[in-house]
Amino acid sequence: MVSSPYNQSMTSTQHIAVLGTGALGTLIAWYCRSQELFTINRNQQERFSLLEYGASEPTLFSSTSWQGTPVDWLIVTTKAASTLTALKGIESQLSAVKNLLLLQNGMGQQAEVAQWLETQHSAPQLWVGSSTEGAYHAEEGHVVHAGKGHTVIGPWQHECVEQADKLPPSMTLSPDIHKVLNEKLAINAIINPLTAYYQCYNGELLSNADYRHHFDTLSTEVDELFKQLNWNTDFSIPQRAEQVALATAQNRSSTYQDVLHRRPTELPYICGYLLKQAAQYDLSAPLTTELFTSLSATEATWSA
Ligand SMILES: NC(=O)C1=CN([C@@H]2O[C@H](COP(=O)(O)OP(=O)(O)OC[C@H]3O[C@@H](n4cnc5c(N)ncnc54)[C@H](OP(=O)(O)O)[C@@H]3O)[C@@H](O)[C@H]2O)C=CC1
Ligand SMILES: CC(C)(CO)C(=O)C(=O)O
Repeated sequence: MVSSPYNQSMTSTQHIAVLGTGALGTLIAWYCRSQELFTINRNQQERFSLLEYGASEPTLFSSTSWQGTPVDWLIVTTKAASTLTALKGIESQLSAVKNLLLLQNGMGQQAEVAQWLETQHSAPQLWVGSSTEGAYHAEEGHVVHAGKGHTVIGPWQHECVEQADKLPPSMTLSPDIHKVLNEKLAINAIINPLTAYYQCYNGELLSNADYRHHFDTLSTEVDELFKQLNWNTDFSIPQRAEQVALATAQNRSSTYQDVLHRRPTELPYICGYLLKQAAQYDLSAPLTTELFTSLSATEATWSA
């Protein structure tokens, strides 16, 4: 039974800290700006600038660098691979956190954090979430809220409760967050490696005949893997992947953007995670393996 976030009055101000104020973190901080807002970042940034969805001028807002005062929510918006390192950086202050929310793409980091929290004396309640919001850093320095989406969250381990009045602003409670994360993983496991491999926009996966062939093969492979793993989705994976590629046709996927900027991708937490799950049950996913191996080799040359 989840207790803490629902016991407060609806009018009370929440104390919220955001760890990792990149594109998504800045957007989440902006949503939380009317609460008691704290941020944690490596350069002590306390002033932020966000171009609201549809606006022509960026909005400025500020936060206070978190020093360990009690917070209702600590929201982690680093990339998946940085999660544990970032949390270990504030380990001595974790006892001041009531609810810890991991809001990232990818899978695997949540279980790593859950395991690590077991070693802590006073661990917060772990929450996980998934967002369809779109935000990016503009060259001018501000963050652009480029696509309006939804952010759903749920407790990692405990049963969900109906009443959800004290979640952070802009977030809603999912009755089955694990399913939501799996569903997001399925789509990311198709669009992200292929767009990074072909260095193409999402929509080109459908419009280019060669890419389309691989798109169909990978969609079928991921769909079959999910069925073999008994991971249910509320939709047909190939159909939804096509819908998402169409709806985001003009976008570069986050993985393709990482490749363009030679930043570590989140593929270990997408394809890598899927392959680890498959290996546990002796299942194969040849195209996923091929793409992951090839893209990991490319990544390795950047740091060489
Ligand atoms: N951007 C979007 O529209 C969406 C993103 N997501 C997911 O959200 C997550 C974040 O993405 P995004 O915001 O785009 O990524 P960014 O790279 O813009 O932001 C990540 C931030 O984490 C910070 N960080 C990394 N390590 C640490 C650390 N040890 N301590 C403190 N801060 C740290 C980085 O700081 P520094 O600059 O110092 O390295 C950076 O500001 C990803 O999992 C992404 O897939 C999900 C939906 C939408
Ligand atoms: C859904 C998709 C593929 C949209 O680009 C995405 O989540 C990403 O780029 O990481």
